[in-house]
Amino acid sequence: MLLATASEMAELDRKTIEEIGIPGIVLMENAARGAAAFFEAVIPDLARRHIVVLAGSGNNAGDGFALARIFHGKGAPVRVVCLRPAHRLKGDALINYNILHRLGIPVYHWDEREDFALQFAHVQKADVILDALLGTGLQSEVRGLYREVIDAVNALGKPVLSVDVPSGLHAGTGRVLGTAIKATATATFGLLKVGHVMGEGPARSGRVQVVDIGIPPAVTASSGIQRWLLDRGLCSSWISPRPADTHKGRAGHLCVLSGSAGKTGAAALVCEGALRVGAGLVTLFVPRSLNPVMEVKLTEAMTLPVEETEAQSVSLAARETILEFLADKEALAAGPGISLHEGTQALLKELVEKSPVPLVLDADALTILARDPAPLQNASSPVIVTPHPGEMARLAGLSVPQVQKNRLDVAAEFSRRHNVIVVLKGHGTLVAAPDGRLAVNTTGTPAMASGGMGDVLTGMIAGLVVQGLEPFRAACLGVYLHGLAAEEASGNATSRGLIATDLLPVIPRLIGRLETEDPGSSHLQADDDPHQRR
Ligand SMILES: NC(=O)C1=CN([C@@H]2O[C@H](COP(=O)(O)OP(=O)(O)OC[C@H]3O[C@@H](n4cnc5c(N)ncnc54)[C@H](O)[C@@H]3O)[C@@H](O)[C@H]2O)[C@H](O)CC1
Ligand SMILES: [K+]
Repeated sequence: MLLATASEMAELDRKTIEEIGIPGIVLMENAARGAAAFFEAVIPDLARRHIVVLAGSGNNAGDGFALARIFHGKGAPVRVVCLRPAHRLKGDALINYNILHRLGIPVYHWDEREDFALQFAHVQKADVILDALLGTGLQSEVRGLYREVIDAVNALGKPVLSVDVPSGLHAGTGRVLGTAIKATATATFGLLKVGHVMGEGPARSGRVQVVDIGIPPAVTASSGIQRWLLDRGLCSSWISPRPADTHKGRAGHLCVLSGSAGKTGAAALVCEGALRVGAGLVTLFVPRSLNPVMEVKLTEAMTLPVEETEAQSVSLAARETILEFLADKEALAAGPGISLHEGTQALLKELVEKSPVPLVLDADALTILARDPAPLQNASSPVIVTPHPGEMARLAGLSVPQVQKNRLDVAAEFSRRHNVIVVLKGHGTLVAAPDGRLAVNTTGTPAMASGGMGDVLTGMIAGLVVQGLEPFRAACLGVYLHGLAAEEASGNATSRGLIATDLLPVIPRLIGRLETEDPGSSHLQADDDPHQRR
């Protein structure tokens, strides 16, 4: 499902109105009718409740006025409280406002000189509040009366239904500008907005439904928006069942550079993650003295013992062997548990520059590249990096809060600048490609906060790359399946005690289901918390 910013959505509205000729008032009516149907599904006896519509002065208020008319028509006691004087209304919002008067629907204009408590009494009397204060037109911090009203509404604890976006939530980022409505549910128009799925958006928006307001699909298709919510429909469209006559030689051969003394588990998890998504063959480069350990630990993956440092990590002296071996393989996953030994650092940097096959880099590899990112620029093959926020901060020269506040921009900017695909892990993992493509993941659980989870992900992504999946899609699908496997393995209930190896046996079943699914069938299951939707 596509994700839009406020300005992209405004541009789609403009094209539909000006170039296609569908009047704005028609879009507004479609928006209000779609929202009304969704709100009635959220609160079944809504048309029998006392409803207050809180309105501002823009088209978001216009949607709210139309909703007031619709619920009045269904017999609901409706009143409208408008925080701006009537002379500030214009266009389609004014048309809908004037209709309210002709139908005798009470409209109160909030007079700032009057007592707050007196005016708020109208809101307090309601069973349900419809929030049509601010939509995609939000421009600055919410202050003054708007702020007071929003805070007072949140304190009431009554059901709040938001029109398009919870007022105060920035549609392009999911940031709260000063304050924002905490909605029970939100009906949004045309496309889902970035703000519904990023930052504080999921917590503020409640259940989200995308309402079709009549923007022609061709207009959306020509928008050039390259940002997606990684949902089931999208992921299943990227993967299909293998032909019956497939053999392991056609399913790709992954090489893995992982592990050192004390970190052999990381190497095993990378290898097994790759095998579980269907990599045909996996070979692990292993420090010579650790080979006996890895031979016991790994059954299906092969090992290639190579030169080691005195710290039992792979050394620079192994470079010829490794580069030669890589020549006819499909990808290299490198980093987890390789150590920060000088010799290993030198090897890693050389492999990043010279690898003849795509690379998936994680953990120690990212620490090494944060100290010296030049090899990324000089890489001769596509690179995927999979940092957690701490690693992203080091790579980008920022603090962790700076990364977390700005996840989308930081990932996109690093991707573009260093020409690498970035998988920024954390709640709502992001995948950014240098050409501007960006995806936000929907799967995962807090139970994933345990050692080794990232190693499995590295293996899964690399294992998809060797099977020929384009690197951005491989990263997206790996992230999606990884989160789904964790949900499945933790039974969706427990929030602790899940370990990385628990994910492995459930992966094949999940892929099997995804492969055989009709992508069209689940595209529009869009009426829930975006982070709960698959
Ligand atoms: N025909 C269409 O274009 C459709 C639009 N729809 C709805 O319209 C809103 C977007 O409307 P817009 O008029 O651009 O903006 P808003 O109503 O969200 O608000 C603008 C209004 O608010 C003032 N303002 C901005 N920031 C603040 C602030 N921090 N504090 C107070 N006031 C602020 C600003 O000056 C304007 O006066 C969209 O969300 C949809 O709900 C429908 O989709 C139908 C098609
Ligand atoms: K709103």
